[in-house]
Amino acid sequence: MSLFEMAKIPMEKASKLINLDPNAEAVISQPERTLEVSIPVKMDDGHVEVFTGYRSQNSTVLGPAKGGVRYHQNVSMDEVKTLGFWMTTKCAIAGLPYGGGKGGIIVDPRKVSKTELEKITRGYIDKIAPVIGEKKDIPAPDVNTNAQIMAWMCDEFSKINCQFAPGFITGKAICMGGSQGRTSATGRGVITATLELLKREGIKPEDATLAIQGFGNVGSWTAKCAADKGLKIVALSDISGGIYDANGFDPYKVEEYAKNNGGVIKGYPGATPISNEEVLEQDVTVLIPAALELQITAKNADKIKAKMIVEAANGPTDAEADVILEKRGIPVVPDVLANGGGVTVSYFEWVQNLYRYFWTEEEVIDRQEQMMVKAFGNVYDAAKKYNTTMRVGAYIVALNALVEPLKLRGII
Ligand SMILES: NC(=O)c1ccc[n+]([C@@H]2O[C@H](COP(=O)([O-])OP(=O)(O)OC[C@H]3O[C@@H](n4cnc5c(N)ncnc54)[C@H](O)[C@@H]3O)[C@@H](O)[C@H]2O)c1
Ligand SMILES: N[C@@H](CCC(=O)O)C(=O)O
Repeated sequence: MSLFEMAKIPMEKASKLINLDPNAEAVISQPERTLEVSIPVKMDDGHVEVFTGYRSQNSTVLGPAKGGVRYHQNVSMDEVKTLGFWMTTKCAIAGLPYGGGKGGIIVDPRKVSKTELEKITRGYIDKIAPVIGEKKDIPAPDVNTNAQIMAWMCDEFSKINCQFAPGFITGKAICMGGSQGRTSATGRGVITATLELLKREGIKPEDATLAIQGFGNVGSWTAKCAADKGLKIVALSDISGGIYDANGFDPYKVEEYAKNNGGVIKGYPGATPISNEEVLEQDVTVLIPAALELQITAKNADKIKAKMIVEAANGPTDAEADVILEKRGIPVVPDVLANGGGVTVSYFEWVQNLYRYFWTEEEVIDRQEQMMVKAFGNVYDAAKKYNTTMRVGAYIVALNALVEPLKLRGII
């Protein structure tokens, strides 16, 4: 089964529970537009390498397509289509005036120089320029992309259009028109969702322990926001492996260590080294996968000892594992809800760009929290009402938001 087919399973379950018009399901089941591009780049040694890039515009029913761009050696059209589908669902749940989309380039950024990375980035924007724009499709960061890459994209797109249009892309540095609180937004939202779940499960934050897989933008900010709220993090990991400390980590210190250690947390002083698998199997209150998709599968779902899971990454749990976790009564806050803080503050950035009027960090944090608490409540209540999981509850909320505009537009 492709990732895209697997991703649609909870939507199909939700669709049955609410007796969704089959025409709506048929429309939502396919991306509106997909694009594959070739990006020829003159490498530092003079030879030309042709990179493959994608953009999938899953839906523009609720507004322009919106979603990040991933740089990774395993990027594929299937993955980009799936991530775009999750963006449509995520934006609908968060109540944003956006559809969903996603992009990606097949490249391992660690294996190219900075000059080559800039050329690949500019080449990608040159190729997808006709289909993106602040009212068409708005890219943002994802795995292995950051504010520097957004700045190159912004600069290239501005040159192509002979005008500075910062609202065409989000996740920019503040000096490029970015928003206060965007870098930390996804992690902050993950912790808001975690606290909402702990509250409903009757667990005090000071009694909770956390294991977090991944220490990039999302994982490190999740850890820092957790520590700021008094939650104890006992296990962390990144691509180099895992670390454990029963007394809890100070993620600010771990981050400082990683900066001086080639960007990885391996070897953190005083911590017990553990494997990535062991991080997922820790006996903790909350497990937070914040790396890549398909980390919790039929192979390890039975070994999960966490009382609950909050998905910071997109698609970390596969369909078989989902069934196992449901049977075991382990609540899962799904990705399309838990990591919606990132795109929510991207939306704030876009609004600020369109108005050229900027908000304080407090305003951003306050508004993000209000929207996340509301979205969490909607999903939780839908799951309770239909006696289903929060993942299916999330799709019920999203489908309910999408069906009316589909009818009014005359699409169904
Ligand atoms: N950046 C955003 O705004 C944003 C928002 C919502 C969701 N997400 C999702 O969150 C996830 C992480 O994104 P990010 O922006 O933090 O990416 P990133 O590139 O900043 O970090 C990825 C992290 O995962 C680690 N990693 C990779 N493979 C691993 C493995 N097998 N085991 C443990 N760690 C591993 C890397 O070492 C790195 O620490 C992705 O699923 C992404 O789609 C990102
Ligand atoms: N890539 C992020 C952020 C998208 C955005 O800000 O548009 C996500 O998966 O949600």
